[in-house]
Amino acid sequence: MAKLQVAIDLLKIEDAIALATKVAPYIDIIELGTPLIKSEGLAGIRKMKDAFPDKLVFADFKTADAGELEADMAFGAGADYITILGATGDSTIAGAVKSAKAHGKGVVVDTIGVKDRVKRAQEAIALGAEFVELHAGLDEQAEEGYSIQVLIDEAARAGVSVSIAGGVNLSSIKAVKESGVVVAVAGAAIYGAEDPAQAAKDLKELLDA
Ligand SMILES: O=C([C@H](O)CO)[C@H](O)[C@H](O)COP(=O)(O)O
Repeated sequence: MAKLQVAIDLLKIEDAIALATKVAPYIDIIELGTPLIKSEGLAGIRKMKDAFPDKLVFADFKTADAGELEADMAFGAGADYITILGATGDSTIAGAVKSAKAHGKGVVVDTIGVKDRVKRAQEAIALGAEFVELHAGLDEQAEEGYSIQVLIDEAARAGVSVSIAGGVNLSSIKAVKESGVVVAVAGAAIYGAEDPAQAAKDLKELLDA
């Protein structure tokens, strides 16, 4: 069964923990988004893990270099997952995988900026990533003509463990699930909802249906 990940793109850890408290019953993975990590640093990761020791905590570092060092930092602060950019070199992914193995944690490769996402996903899994995030970031989503369907189609033919991030919501999550993802990532559809707990509950029900 696919997991549900909430991507928290807020800037204060207190707000992020308050949101996570509301949605925790319906969520498997709590993501500290890149802006939140830049705002709150490693201490923010530690606070989130301390608040939710039974949840998987996902640190969206989007690391482009020094893979082993940055993975050591994230895992040392309590993260269960770190993201490494797929657009970077294999050695950065391999370094982070080395750290993940030492800590018993996982590397997720993020395909932002990658031209051939399916090919890079297959390469990243061969390098030891736990899964690959087929991802259209907030800026790409804002571009004219963007549709999550491209990620859904890629997930269906990837043949390796992938998640989808980039506009997962109540309208798209059924197709996201049917594409075979291991994780569906929802950010604005939850933190931007009038009732985040209800939104997370509805998404979880559709994912589990
Ligand atoms: O990873 C993200 C982005 O790069 C900013 O950190 C988002 O959290 C991710 O795209 C999911 O968010 P939504 O598209 O709002 O669901």
